[in-house]
Amino acid sequence: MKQSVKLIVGNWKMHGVAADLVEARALIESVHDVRADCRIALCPPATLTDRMRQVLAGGRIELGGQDCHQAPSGACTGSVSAEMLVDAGATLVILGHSERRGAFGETNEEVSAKVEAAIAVGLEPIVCVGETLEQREAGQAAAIVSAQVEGSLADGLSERPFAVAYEPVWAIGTGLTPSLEQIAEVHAAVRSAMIRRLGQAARRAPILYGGSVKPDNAAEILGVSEVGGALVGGASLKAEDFLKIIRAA
Ligand SMILES: O=C(CO)COP(=O)(O)O
Repeated sequence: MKQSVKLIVGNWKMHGVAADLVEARALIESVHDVRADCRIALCPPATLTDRMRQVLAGGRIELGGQDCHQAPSGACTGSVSAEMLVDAGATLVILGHSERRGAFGETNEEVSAKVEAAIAVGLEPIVCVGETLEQREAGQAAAIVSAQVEGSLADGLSERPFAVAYEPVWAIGTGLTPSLEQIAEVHAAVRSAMIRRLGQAARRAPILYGGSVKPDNAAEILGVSEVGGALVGGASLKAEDFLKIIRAA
């Protein structure tokens, strides 16, 4: 089954204070005339989630978190639970981003546990995978990414909405992107791994591409087979740029 409705997600990462909500407001005002068959979400830092909920209220832009802890509550200083994200208004959550796998040593097992925690409270997980430049140069991109998919997805996903995001580590924030053929090849491998892990139910989940998606490359990337949307970092911080990417969908 072909995924027709694209999902365009903005990951603000550790950018944004209350004053930056003006960008979210600008985006809301301009998305009214964008064709309806595309989903749009913004994932601000946790401190802005509740305030962004108020800004987005009643509109078509969905709200997500950037991570959650795998435990429902407890002695976990500095962490945010899945339930807390829901409480603040989120309906989605990015999990296993390479910046967390890298800087915080998150393993596939931990990501899978976070996925379970997220779906337990009704959050839609966006599970990130991606190879390093070294792994790509060694010809291991598809194998690495497939193993991450199989290790990070959780059983419960076969009955829940979710997405996988393919983000080559070397393409994040660098202005570099894989060729369209390389994107198609890895997305096909991701789809196969999803089906191996979860069965045919995994056919309906979109596979997003992320890593230096910009207004000038979004249309061609979103046109690649099995690219069901985009996970956008830097270009989601400016309403004008993010809107251009949304229009490309
Ligand atoms: O990591 C990303 C989104 O999660 C991609 O970031 P950039 O779009 O800034 O490369």
